Amino acid sequence: MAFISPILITGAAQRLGLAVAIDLHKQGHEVIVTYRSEKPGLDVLDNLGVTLIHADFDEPDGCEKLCRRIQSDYDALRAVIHNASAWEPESSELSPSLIDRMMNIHVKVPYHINLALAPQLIAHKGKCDIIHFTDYVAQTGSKKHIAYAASKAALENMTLSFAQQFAPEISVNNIAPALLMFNEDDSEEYKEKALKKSLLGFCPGANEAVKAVNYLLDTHYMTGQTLHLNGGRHLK
Ligand SMILES: NC(=O)C1=CN([C@@H]2O[C@H](COP(=O)(O)OP(=O)(O)OC[C@H]3O[C@@H](n4cnc5c(N)ncnc54)[C@H](OP(=O)(O)O)[C@@H]3O)[C@@H](O)[C@H]2O)C=CC1
Ligand SMILES: Nc1nc2c(c(=O)[nH]1)N=C([C@H](O)[C@@H](O)CO)CN2
Repeated sequence: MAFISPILITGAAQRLGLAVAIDLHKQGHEVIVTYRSEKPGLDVLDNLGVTLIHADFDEPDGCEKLCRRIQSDYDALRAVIHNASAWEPESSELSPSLIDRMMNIHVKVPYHINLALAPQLIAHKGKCDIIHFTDYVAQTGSKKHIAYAASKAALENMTLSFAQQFAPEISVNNIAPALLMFNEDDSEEYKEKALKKSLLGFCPGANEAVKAVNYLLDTHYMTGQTLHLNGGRHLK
């Protein structure tokens, strides 16, 4: 079944975003993916016919250029999924730019995209969604990822504000994962320690994020809410 308006996913050249983009395409959605650096997943998306737009949100005008491109090329959008993210710990140098980079990618970029593209979402004239990928640590903090956690908490708060601002036309919700996918450089010691943090004790993979996105795109009675994908970590 072909859908009318495309779905925009930021930072979807790999991992969770890539899995979501492929699934939505397979369902018949037109999908627009932003990417920063070249990844093998881009070839997969290109072969499927997914629209690929380069966007480096660390560039001063990266977000504005993306918004202008979408505004000029698309009359309507079915959904915007804010997936792009950088998971960076505080380092011994205590780089002052870390907090700026975290707030930029996790707060300023979603903020500006939501305000700029709300007219396209409303023009869809049907069920339309904004989905923010936040994180379990938005509620708990993280002693090793202070700036990251603070920026994800701000993103969760923006969900509440945008849900109020855009209702009833646009639904705005969070997906708050804890461990869904390991990174390639994760040691066995790290993996063992990370798995023990949740009640369910395993690393489920990207499909949990795919299912959560599909639920939010499908429900007609949820906004300003958070889907927690944490294996019971909050009860450990
Ligand atoms: N994976 C997990 O277990 C968990 C994930 N989450 C959240 O889920 C979402 C997806 O996670 P995951 O797939 O692991 O994400 P990744 O760490 O793979 O990041 C997704 C993409 O974001 C892009 N990105 C980062 N910074 C910028 C920037 N300044 N401009 C443009 N693009 C940028 C990266 O591009 P590049 O490759 O060029 O750097 C990357 O491809 C994220 O929001 C994450 O915080 C939360 C908790 C757990
Ligand atoms: N942008 C990213 N954010 C996060 C990642 C990641 O790989 N990229 N990974 C995690 C961890 O899985 C963490 O949840 C394990 O406790 C968190 N955020």
